[in-house]
Amino acid sequence: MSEAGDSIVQFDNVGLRYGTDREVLSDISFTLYPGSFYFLTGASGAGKTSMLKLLYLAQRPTRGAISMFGHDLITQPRKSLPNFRRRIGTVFQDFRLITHLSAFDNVALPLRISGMGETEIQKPVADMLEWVGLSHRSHARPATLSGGEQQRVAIARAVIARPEILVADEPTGNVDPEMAVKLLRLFEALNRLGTTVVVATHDVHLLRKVPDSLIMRLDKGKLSDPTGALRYPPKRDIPRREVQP
Ligand SMILES: Nc1ncnc2c1ncn2[C@@H]1O[C@H](COP(=O)(O)OP(=O)(O)OP(=O)(O)O)[C@@H](O)[C@H]1O
Repeated sequence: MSEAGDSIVQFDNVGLRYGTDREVLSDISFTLYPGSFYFLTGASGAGKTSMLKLLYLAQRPTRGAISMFGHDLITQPRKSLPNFRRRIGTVFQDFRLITHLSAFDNVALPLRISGMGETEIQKPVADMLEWVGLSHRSHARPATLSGGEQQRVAIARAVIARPEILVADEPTGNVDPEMAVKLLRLFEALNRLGTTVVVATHDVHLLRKVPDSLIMRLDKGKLSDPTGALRYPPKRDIPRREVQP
């Protein structure tokens, strides 16, 4: 996909409909550049979650083309999608923690899946739990955690393996403003290490907290680009991640 150039994700005239209903996303075209920080905003029902589902490959578009990591996704065989998904960290609105695993084991999961040994896992997971203020809840199962605590475990799990893309749906919806800023700082720290971050939120106050961020706005399934920044690669120096084969 030479037209994707330096992009990490490219949508060309993408449309999405569920079943036979009207399109919930129409004529969506944009390019995400590696190492940038994007907010996806829009009113409830505008299509933010649907757009994120396309980005984390839970949904295929009903029309248009998507390329990711330089590959055309439409022509990829279904069996190759897990390899793409492993490169994407996801924070879901409903957390989706594994109920029979402790907070520690939920956060450790991506590292275990990647084949890291048990001794190597201990410190990064403990550090991450400390960062999100949950060291004391390390052994707790999700059902015994508050909504905000579950959200922090979900975020820790999404970022622990330093994904190339982080996709987060209302990641600060269940925490107080102080913790919301702290979690944003975690995303920014990951972003500075080279991860492309996409955060969907309807909280306009959040946008101002990340000065370098680019804003995409959805309105009834149509994308607008209020700052114009999406049309051009960002100017700041973006750290390069190693590209996986
Ligand atoms: N699985 C589905 N089947 C049918 N329609 C759906 C499905 N998921 C979402 N929709 C519809 O698609 C539209 C966009 O929904 P979506 O959840 O993407 O919006 P959103 O901007 O994330 O909203 P919110 O901020 O409330 O989460 C809505 O009209 C919704 O009813």
